[in-house]
Amino acid sequence: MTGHTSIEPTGAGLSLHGVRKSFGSYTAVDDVTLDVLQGELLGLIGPNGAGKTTLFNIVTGFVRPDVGRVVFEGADVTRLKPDQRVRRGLVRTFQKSMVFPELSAEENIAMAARARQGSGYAWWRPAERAAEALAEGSRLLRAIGLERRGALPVGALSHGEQRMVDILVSLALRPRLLLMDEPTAGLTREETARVMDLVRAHDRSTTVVLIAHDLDVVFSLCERIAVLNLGALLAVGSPEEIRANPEVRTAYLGSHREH
Ligand SMILES: Nc1ncnc2c1ncn2[C@@H]1O[C@H](COP(=O)(O)OP(=O)(O)OP(=O)(O)O)[C@@H](O)[C@H]1O
Repeated sequence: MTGHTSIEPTGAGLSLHGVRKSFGSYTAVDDVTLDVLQGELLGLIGPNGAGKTTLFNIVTGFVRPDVGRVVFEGADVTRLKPDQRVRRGLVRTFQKSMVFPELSAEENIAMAARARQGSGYAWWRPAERAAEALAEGSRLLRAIGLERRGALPVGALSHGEQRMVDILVSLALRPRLLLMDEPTAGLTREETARVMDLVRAHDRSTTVVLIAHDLDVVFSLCERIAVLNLGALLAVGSPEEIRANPEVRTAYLGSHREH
């Protein structure tokens, strides 16, 4: 499997076409062409500094590529601002928590649910709107087993619980594409599996791209894996194909011994 595919018509939720980004003389992302299929869970791996986060920033619109195009569900979004992309359902989680620590988990999630309801909802029915948002919060908290912690300020929760609330907030936005940057750092294996099960169960049509340094997590959960090395796409394929790929082995052994 290679990423060299034309834009239309594919089942791609997200397509990157010849994307390149340099910082000064350093090319952080180098001519990346990749299709992420609608509804798939794709792992994005690569040694430190491979360009994973920069690629996410290009997809979300925080970084403008020097060359190339970003196509989201058939529409060229390369020139759209980050907030315009969020409105189309392109959502990312961050390495660092983005929730309001003084508010409860329920309130944080309900705020995200209300943001998603947007102005299309009838403005004269605020109580109904708020009730729906709170119900969504309770449902998500129950699904992850945090319902008894939902009323506490997020700042009072454990690190793992806070990470889970982060993910629930992003799910409440009902993403079409969810970019997850180290979402499970600091979680146990069991918590990680629970979180990723929920992400998949929430909406099977949501496309998910997952960056994780824990390769066991990526290899056990992802349907396909894309490997970046020195900004370039080294390989894309099933976990078995990636595991057997000698170039991938060399890239990891050469620059990142602990993986
Ligand atoms: N705004 C910037 N200005 C200058 N250099 C940058 C900038 N952003 C990223 N880089 C450089 O681009 C390269 C790729 O960084 P990036 O964070 O995308 O890699 P990564 O694969 O996410 O790494 P890690 O796994 O360590 O998070 C690095 O060498 C980094 O120093």
